[in-house]
Amino acid sequence: MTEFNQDTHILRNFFLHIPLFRSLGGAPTEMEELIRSSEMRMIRRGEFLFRRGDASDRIYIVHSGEIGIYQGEKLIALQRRGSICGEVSLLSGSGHSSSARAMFDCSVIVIPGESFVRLIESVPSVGRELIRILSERFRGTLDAPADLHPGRICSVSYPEQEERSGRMVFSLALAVREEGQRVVILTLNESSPLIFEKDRNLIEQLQGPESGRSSDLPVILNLEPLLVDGQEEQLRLNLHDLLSGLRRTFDLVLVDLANRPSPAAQAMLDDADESLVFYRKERPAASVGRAIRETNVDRRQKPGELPVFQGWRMDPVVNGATRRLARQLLQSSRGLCLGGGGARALAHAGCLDVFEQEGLEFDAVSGSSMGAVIGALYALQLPAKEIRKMIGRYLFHSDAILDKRLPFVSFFGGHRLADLLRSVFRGIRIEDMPLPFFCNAADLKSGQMVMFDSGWLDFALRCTVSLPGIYPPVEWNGRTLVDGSVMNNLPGEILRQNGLSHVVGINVSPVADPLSARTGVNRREGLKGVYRFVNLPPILKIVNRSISVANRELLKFRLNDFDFLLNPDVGSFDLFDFHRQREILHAGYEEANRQLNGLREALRLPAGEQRNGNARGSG
Ligand SMILES: Nc1ncnc2c1ncn2[C@@H]1O[C@@H]2COP(=O)(O)O[C@H]2[C@H]1O
Repeated sequence: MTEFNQDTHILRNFFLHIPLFRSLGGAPTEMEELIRSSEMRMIRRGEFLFRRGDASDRIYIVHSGEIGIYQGEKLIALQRRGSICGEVSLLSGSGHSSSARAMFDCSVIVIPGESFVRLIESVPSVGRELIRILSERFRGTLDAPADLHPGRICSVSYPEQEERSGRMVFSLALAVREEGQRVVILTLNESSPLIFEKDRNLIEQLQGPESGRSSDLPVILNLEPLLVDGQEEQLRLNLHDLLSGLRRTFDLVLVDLANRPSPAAQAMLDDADESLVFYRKERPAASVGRAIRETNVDRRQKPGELPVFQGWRMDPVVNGATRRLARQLLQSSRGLCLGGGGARALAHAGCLDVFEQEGLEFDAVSGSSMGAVIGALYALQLPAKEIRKMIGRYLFHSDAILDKRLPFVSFFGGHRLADLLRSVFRGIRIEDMPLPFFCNAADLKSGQMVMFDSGWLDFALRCTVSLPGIYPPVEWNGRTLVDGSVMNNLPGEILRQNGLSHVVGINVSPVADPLSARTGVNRREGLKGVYRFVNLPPILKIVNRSISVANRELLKFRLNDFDFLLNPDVGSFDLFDFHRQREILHAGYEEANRQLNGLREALRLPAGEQRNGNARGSG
């Protein structure tokens, strides 16, 4: 957690605009005291604000970003701008009832418990508002499940280009409709092309030549003419009711905010579950909500060059990034976790092929060992065919990655593998990848798992593939890192922790192996057997077998991390069967085809939905 200087002006402005402290506008002394005792803090994505059971002497108010409230690994609530957090522990004198963790980079305001309690005692309206908030939360836990999932409200702004904000909102709305959800656009943006008479044909343009049936259009409510000077306060009061009503009818309410501050815009921000701020050049300062950088990735790539993306690419036409963002807003995002297994991990590529044919997209990827290498290619949004080509050409070429050496530390030197990973993934940082990506390693010194979610991709992959005994460990920052599969070969929980609603895993470790594996040389194979003995001596088979058996048993404890698990039939292949690419790929292909209906059901997709000519390329 890093601190930055508090800014009195920002704090005062913020407090005046959140329901809990709004009434302090009429109590200047208490407001000053509150500002004096408050402190603003930044929390990095994934960092814990506090953990369940911790004692507390303070409360937190979310200033920007999103804090996830967790019971164990289950995400039970999201706290957004203006939400109070940690009050149960303070007021009841017990430990925190849940853990709180940053879903994105966040800023929170920390208020010492003593000051907060003093404030409640001296300003009754703050106490009343607190009771209302707590009652609403309590009510939320009592309501029928259907009522627990009302539509969500999302505000969008693009301070650098107001006109573009209208286009963003429109393409997001189209993506939401593609997901089969109901959406309405409210616009306060006078520059929005959606509300210009002269741009009547814009909608057809935006949708592209093939679509454009007017019945497919999202509902657009233009509130801009109501922003008459002097009547904004009245509008603010009415907007709250309007939004509550729309929430019940639509799955998503998208609000295009004008950039000029107005009470109406503020009312929208107060009610929004999520606020997106797009930018191209400068990350908005004192950001209200989640900043998303728009980049242009149309740049032609040279042959063999991997695309490097640095943010969302948003077009009026719905593309992959828009769909992913829409799924995040709808809380229906999907994560894919690819397990390790040496050559067996090729089966992942077969599954990816089927997913692509079926138009099934994932929004984030995690992986271990070779599963992470294939996952990285997917997270870079390479088409399945390209992934297969790269695997065939370099990544799974045993000569290229199995450089023998005197086996003191490990059987293979790992230099060729490191060079290869560097040449393929050079210059790519994990945080710049188009899909969020995670891969793990195990630190032999501390016995803890290390999860890479930022930094150089080739380095993270080099760590995650360093199977003990096969490749040397990587010494880094006082740690000794080996293949993450030693601790968790299918790291799906990290996807849930990062807010992905559905998690699908592909396990390529044999789940059952009735045949006992041979670990020595088969004399009947004669000369061929001797050749294999020299090339793949029993030590490798023993390591291979031990890892497979350990992974099989560890997986039994991990099943709850997944909504759906695919298990390609790869029991008859070993870690080094790189020469059997075709058969292994086929096993993945078969399994994905076999499980399609179940997978669709787990992801709550209509059966065969995207087969009807709506196959999507990666985007
Ligand atoms: N269902 C919920 N909805 C919103 N916030 C919650 C919910 N449950 C717990 N919290 C918050 O999570 C915090 C966990 O620590 P506390 O128990 O101190 O206070 C809790 C509340 O601030």
